[in-house]
Amino acid sequence: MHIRVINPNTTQAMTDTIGEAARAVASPGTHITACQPKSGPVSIESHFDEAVSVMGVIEEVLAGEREGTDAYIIACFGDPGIYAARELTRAPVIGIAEAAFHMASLISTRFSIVTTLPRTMIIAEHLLESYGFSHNCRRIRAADIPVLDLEEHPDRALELIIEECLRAKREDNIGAIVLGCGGMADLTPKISEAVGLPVVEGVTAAIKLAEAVVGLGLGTSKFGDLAFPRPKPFVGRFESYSNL
Ligand SMILES: NC(=O)NC1=NC(=O)NC1=O
Repeated sequence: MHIRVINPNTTQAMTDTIGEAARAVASPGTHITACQPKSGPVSIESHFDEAVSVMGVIEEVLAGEREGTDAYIIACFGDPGIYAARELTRAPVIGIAEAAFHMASLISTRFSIVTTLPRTMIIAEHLLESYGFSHNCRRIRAADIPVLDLEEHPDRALELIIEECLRAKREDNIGAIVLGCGGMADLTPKISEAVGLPVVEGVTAAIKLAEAVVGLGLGTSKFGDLAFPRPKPFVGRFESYSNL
């Protein structure tokens, strides 16, 4: 099986972190390709960053289709472009937020999310609502760290994330923590040991869910709204999307 793990931002160090975490849990026989767009934001921390990153996600899915891919992971906690990506392939496309919510709901009745900057909390809130997990999440918290601090100041970032996770454990009456950033993919063991709660991380959850979906012979339904887009002309910079 070939899984294409897409880091929607353009920071190679984070793509490497994500790819390493994915390979650590992949089953024998699962080949992981970790990739990122050629253009776009170095980190995704706002609605604007996310909107721009979607074009890169689409490019990476189209590249995956040309190369042959059994499943795609969108490795940013906003799951940017997930429905557009699903329209472009018969393979499953799994976002790390959706994967983490499902996984956490299987092991706890209530979880809290610890993400990066406070301004990204609304993005997680919107996803909880759209995926139907609002009831399962007690609180969305932020460690108040820029995304790239996870690569550039990892020790301080880890310290702040653990502090916020400990506050969640004390105050939120939860059974699990969900890590709210693809860049946290390598931190699960350290956080779990420090906090003493099950820690669910979206990249690794998505890899195992992708293996399960493909293993069952399932993929993105092409009936209804996730059918391939109707062929039509695109003009200007998107002309290459004409009659896909
Ligand atoms: N909430 C987040 O930190 N989202 C993210 N921004 C990125 O660049 N990658 C993420 O996972």
